[in-house]
Amino acid sequence: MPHSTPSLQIPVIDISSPSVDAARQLVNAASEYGFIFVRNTDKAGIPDADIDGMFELSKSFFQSPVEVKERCSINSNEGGKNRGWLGMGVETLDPGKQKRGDFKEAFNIGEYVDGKADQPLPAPLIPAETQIGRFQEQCHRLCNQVLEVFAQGLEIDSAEGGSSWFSARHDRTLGPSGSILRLLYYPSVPPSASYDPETDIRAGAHSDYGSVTLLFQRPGQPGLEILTPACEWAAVPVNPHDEARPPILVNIGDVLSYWTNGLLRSTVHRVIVPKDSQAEEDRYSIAYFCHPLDEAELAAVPSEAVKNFDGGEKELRRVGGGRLPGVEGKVLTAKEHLDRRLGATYGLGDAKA
Ligand SMILES: O=C(O)CCC(=O)C(=O)O
Ligand SMILES: [Fe+2]
Repeated sequence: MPHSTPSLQIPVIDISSPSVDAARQLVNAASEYGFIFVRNTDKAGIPDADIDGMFELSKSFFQSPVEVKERCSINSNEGGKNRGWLGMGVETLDPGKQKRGDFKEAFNIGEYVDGKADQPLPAPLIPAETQIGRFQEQCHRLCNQVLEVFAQGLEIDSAEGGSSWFSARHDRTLGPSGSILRLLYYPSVPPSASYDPETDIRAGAHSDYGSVTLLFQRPGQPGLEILTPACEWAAVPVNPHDEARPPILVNIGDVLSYWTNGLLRSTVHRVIVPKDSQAEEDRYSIAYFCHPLDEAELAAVPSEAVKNFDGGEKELRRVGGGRLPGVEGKVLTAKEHLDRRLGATYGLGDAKA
């Protein structure tokens, strides 16, 4: 059983004026940790007021009566699979280890169609439909900026698309994708609660399924941990250098790992209940799981660095490999991959990103 270490030095990288240096730093950090902070700037970032606004909405939704939330339950499937509200314990991210589901609630919002939500929204979120759609777009734009810098760092052949190789496969004007904006709420765990710290967890160990994930956390609400290459759990800080404008956390998902033969690591992470008095605090977070277009193929990118990398076998086996089992030579599409992964972590249906 890996034990916890206090904290980790995840690099903070400025991608607002992309340079060879920034691109290399990004690739190096993604191959070492699978997690990176990007500086939140006007050119490559999201205004703090918009992030704060989303957290306020999230709070008003999760604090509303259960009947309000249930109307948009993920199990009603009214919004299509993988969308809507998940109550406490509905998702089990590490089914092999957990006796009970995750101690959290979540609300999954799929891609908008023609500027409108493509699923029923609960009453507290209806007046904010435009605001949520705008935030989704801001997240997607930032992910594409990050992906362009990755393409530069991997020196993807310019005849094959160069720095646009990834972003062209995330161009929302060309078709649908499985991208999900997810609001998360981890209720406080008072000392008297029937909570067993040995087996209960806020989010079980898992890796994300998409290409990259943006993760927004709140000051004073820690709990996220990553599994280091030395197989130790290490805490991820919320604001590593206590900056007035905190950087945005980006983590590599399974798709980017497939595409790079495991050079970029899709790192296992989890959310624990802090052992001290912070256990009695609620925790809110917001994730944007960025996925490629449904039809994008998950074959290795045309990059010498990827071709020459041979350490990824183990990593690829862990995330399930990039080919359909038993179908020799058939490359998975992003949708086939997502459909395969959805449901594996759920007792009740498809619900993660
Ligand atoms: O809440 C967090 O900090 C992380 C959530 C997460 O890893 C997930 O939902 O995939
Ligand atoms: Fe995650």
